[in-house]
Amino acid sequence: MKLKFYKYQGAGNDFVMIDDRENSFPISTALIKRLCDRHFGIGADGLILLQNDEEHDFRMIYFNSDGNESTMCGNGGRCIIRFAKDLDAASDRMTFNAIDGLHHGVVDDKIIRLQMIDINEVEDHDHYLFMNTGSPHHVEFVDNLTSLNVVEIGRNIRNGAPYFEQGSNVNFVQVMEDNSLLIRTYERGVEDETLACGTGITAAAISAFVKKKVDTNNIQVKAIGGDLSVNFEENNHNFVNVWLNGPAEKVFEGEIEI
Ligand SMILES: N[C@H](CCC[C@H](N)C(=O)O)C(=O)O
Repeated sequence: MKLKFYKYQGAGNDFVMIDDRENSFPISTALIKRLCDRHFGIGADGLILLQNDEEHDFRMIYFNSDGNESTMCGNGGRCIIRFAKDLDAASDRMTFNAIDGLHHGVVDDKIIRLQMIDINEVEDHDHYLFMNTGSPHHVEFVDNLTSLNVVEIGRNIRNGAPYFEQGSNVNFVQVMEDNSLLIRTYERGVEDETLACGTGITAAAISAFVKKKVDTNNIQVKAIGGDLSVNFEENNHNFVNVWLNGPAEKVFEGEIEI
């Protein structure tokens, strides 16, 4: 059976995108893992289904490259906004359902803007913060980001206390003089460092604001794969109107035997 697929990337976080409005994609962990495999398949950090939705423009279903369905993907959310527009399945402004609820999306020329969920619980521990921005995120501030062994240290944190099997994504963040952030992320379900992680970038921006390391609510964040920005409104550590903004584009499309 031939499967039509599209390949998109948002700041280097890359995804196999499937137009599944017919609801015919044969979901299986083994198939999704193979399609995401960078040697035996198409290669991606995850796979995303665009499905019909009764009330909104579409529904997003996200799977990590380990083949398992997972929680919200911020860069994947920005890629599906671009994908929906390219498919003429939505206009420049759209709403869609995802595992963490309703999202607004905006195509603003080359910049794709995704509204994230509200964040009302930020755990501020001694040497890290933890919050859920649609996916769980552990955030640490460091001053040696480029030389850090993100995979080894990130993997240990992801698997250790208090996360264990369910795990968490692990973000290392450095604050720059110009109030911008540098970030590197070990991603749960990819079980490796990715070139950008949208929900992680959101968590990093909010963490920097909570720790008063920046004095703005419109924060530039530089990931290895590209530059994004996060803006939000805050009152009493409740963060609303949270937007993740950055590039997202199609790389290629094709067919693959499954
Ligand atoms: N790996 C994450 C989901 C994807 C997050 C990332 N790709 C993003 O852009 O937010 C998890 O299982 O929690």
